[in-house]
Amino acid sequence: MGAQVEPLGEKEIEERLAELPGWSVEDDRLHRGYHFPGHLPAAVMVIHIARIQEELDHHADLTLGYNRLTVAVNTHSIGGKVTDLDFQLARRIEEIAGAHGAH
Ligand SMILES: C[C@H](O)[C@H](O)[C@H]1CNC2=NC(N)=NC(=O)C2=N1
Repeated sequence: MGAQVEPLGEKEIEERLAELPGWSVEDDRLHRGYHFPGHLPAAVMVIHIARIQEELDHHADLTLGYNRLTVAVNTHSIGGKVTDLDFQLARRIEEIAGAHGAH
C-alpha cells in the first residue's frame, strides 16, 4: 500500500481536520460523535457505514447508543496510528451523515 499507510504528522493531521468539522484526534484515534432524532436512524447509519467500511476495507469502532453514534478509527496494520485511510473513511461517513439525520 506504500506511502498511503504512513502515519500522518501533526501538521498533516491539522490540515485534514480543518476540512472535517466535528472530527478530532485524541490518543491516536480519529473520532466524531453524532446525534440522531431517534434510535433507528442511528442504527441504519451503522449499517450504511459498515457497507462503506467493507468497500474501503477499513473499519472503525462504532459505538451505538440510543440516539448517539460514536465513530473512532485508526490504522491497525501500522500499530494504531492515524493515516490517510482513516481520513478517507471519515470523509465518506460525512458524505452520508446528513441523509441519516445525523448532526
Ligand atoms: C485483512 C484486512 O485488509 C485488514 O485487516 C484491514 C481491515 N480493516 C482495517 N481497519 C482498520 N481500521 N485498520 C486496519 O489496519 C485494517 N486492516
